[in-house]
Amino acid sequence: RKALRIHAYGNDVPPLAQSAHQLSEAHGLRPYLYQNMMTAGYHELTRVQMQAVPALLAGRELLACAPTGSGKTAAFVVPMLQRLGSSARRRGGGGGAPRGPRAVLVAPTQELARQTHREVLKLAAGGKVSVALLTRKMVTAALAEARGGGGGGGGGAPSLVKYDVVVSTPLRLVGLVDRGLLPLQEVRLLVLDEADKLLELGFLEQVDTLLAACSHAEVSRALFSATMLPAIESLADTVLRQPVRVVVGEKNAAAETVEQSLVFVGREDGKMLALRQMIRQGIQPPVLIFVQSPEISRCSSLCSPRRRQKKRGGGGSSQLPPPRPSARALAAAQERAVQLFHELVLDGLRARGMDFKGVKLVVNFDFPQTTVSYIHRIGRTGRAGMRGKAVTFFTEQEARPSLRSIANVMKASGCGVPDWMLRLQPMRKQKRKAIAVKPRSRK
Ligand SMILES: Nc1ncnc2c1ncn2[C@@H]1O[C@H](COP(=O)(O)OP(=O)(O)OP(=O)(O)O)[C@@H](O)[C@H]1O
Repeated sequence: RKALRIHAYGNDVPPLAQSAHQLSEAHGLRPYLYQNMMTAGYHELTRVQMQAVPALLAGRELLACAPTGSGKTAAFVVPMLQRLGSSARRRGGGGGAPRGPRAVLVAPTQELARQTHREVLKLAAGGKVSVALLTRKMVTAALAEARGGGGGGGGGAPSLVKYDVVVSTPLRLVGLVDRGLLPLQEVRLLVLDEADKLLELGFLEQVDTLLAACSHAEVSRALFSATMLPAIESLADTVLRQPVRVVVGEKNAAAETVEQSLVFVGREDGKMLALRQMIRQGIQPPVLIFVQSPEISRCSSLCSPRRRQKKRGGGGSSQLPPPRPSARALAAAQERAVQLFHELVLDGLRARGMDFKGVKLVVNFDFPQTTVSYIHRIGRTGRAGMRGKAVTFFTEQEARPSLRSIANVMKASGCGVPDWMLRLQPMRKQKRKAIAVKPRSRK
């Protein structure tokens, strides 16, 4: 553990398993699961998996904090599938009618729930575990079914209670639980992914309902995130029974595989110039760009920098200076770069946990307002051991509240930052005003 910088706390922490093979030897991994791990390329386990999987297999409660892109999803999916085993028993094999799911995976956004569902399906292939992603359509169908008087053996909507695993956002689950349509008393594993977000005010009440509804004496709860602030950690402590706590590397740190840099852009309009400059110098798609809010107009103004460039030239391409061959070549290259540019303009919450494949560069077009949001945003690159880059633009005004703390995150992960940034006086945080969609100079 020391060599791998895996910090584990708690009583009788189970020993590490470093590979799928070792896991199989020590825990008799089900053949289909072992096979699926091999197919997925999970021969070696990631550091969080090494400790979290044995802990969850032992039925322990767990609080795990590990960097973005470090395989936390499989860290709970693998032990969950192993623990569930064959569901043949439940489907008329002598266990009686199903009485609701035996595992529930909760994520803060529907996008993330969908991604987690895909990971479960991938690792569950060939097994007999049934998995449902709770969609709006399913909820509507369950409500209609309930109105039509369909009674499941366990009292819930029959179409839902048959699943072994349910993946969902909290609100959808609670909607069904509150109406008695999805009983959770059979749940043996409840996972809160992005737990610090789920324990924040906006979600807390719903999560509380779910914790209470998973009332089986043998239920174990597992909380995963790349960030865990002390207040949230204390809250987690009040929920979990003698948990194993796992921290991989430094707590609340950026992934070491991301090369981070800050770019001062002067004023708001400097951002587009800086972005264009980056494209001109050559970028490797796909690229993710983060803005402060998901306003469509702000996104679309970012999506066609070339068009805006023409407009600034006076309206039409004829008014642009005549291109010299090198300029034309540059323009063509720039056009190609723009076409190749896979823009996904996101706000922080929707990006949390998303595993966009092969993102080489993250641009924080608008400065993140907290270090937590910074860590999650830049964590969309440098995943699964790959390397990535993150460039953060800042103006004097918007960076002031969190520049020092973000500079500290950068320093902690070995990136160079000027000393003056680390010496900035801490400021009382103020809610930043909405950023104007159009720079003032172009009204
Ligand atoms: N043992 C493994 N070996 C190789 N790749 C793995 C392994 N486990 C997971 N991965 C891959 O690592 C990538 C990141 O995994 P995952 O999305 O679970 O990260 P995460 O830790 O949940 O990140 P975040 O904190 O951003 O949510 C995925 O593409 C996944 O397929």
